[in-house]
Amino acid sequence: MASISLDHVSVRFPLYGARRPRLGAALRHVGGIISRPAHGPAHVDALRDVSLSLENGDRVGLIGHNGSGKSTLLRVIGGIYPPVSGSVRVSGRVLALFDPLLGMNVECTGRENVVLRGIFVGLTPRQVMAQIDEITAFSELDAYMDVPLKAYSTGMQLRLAFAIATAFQPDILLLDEQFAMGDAAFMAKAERRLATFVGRAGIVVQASHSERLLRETCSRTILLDQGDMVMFDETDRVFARYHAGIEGKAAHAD
Ligand SMILES: Nc1ncnc2c1ncn2[C@@H]1O[C@H](COP(=O)(O)OP(=O)(O)OP(=O)(O)O)[C@@H](O)[C@H]1O
Repeated sequence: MASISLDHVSVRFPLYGARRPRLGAALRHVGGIISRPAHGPAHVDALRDVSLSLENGDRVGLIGHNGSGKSTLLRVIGGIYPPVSGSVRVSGRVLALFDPLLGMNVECTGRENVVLRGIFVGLTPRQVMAQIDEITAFSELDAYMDVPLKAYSTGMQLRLAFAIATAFQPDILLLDEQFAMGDAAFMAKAERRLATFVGRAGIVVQASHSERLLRETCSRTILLDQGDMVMFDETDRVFARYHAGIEGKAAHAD
């Protein structure tokens, strides 16, 4: 059974070398709130005191202005960013489809990268070896599997990364809309595989600026604003609030 539980989670990034802002007031809803303590570096609060609980069957969208914390929330759930306070509990095999080339080495061949990246996404060497033919076939890179990755085009690298990352059906699927997957033909094939995953995964959390996509796939949506979870409710209601403008930030999580 898949489950995700965040209890009063905050994420803060130091901003070394940041200068005094000149447009602070004008940019009110873009980006997290920047603090400049008298001692120590400036920092941005990317997530502030977020609590939520997701269970099997949940299909949850994330919306908010640029820099509101959507990618940060996905990365906290995916175990990439540790919170500065609060706790994160995730149960189930997670597939995080962002930073596709993370963990791959351009000096190594495609085949070697299957092993490297496979272990990076949590597979055992035995699982990787059992899947290598399927990964090769899905990526359609047979002739290039023994060539170093630095000789691949970006799209070829993305094909391999996607084929490895999606070699196993996840319990929890985390999607960031910036994930690119190669040329049009491969994109169509990748989207079909993703659609199967979305249908079968226990929990799906998807960040997007596309209202159409979130209305189609997510029954509930989280509205983030400057690191605050402003609202977590049915997708229709959240978009109504988003379009009406974000006034007052009393979060009412489920
Ligand atoms: N590695 C980092 N170092 C410093 N600040 C960061 C880092 N990553 C994100 N931030 C800051 O955290 C805040 C939230 O960023 P995040 O990427 O989560 O926003 P987002 O909602 O996904 O934005 P977008 O819609 O533009 O993709 C922003 O103010 C951003 O500047």
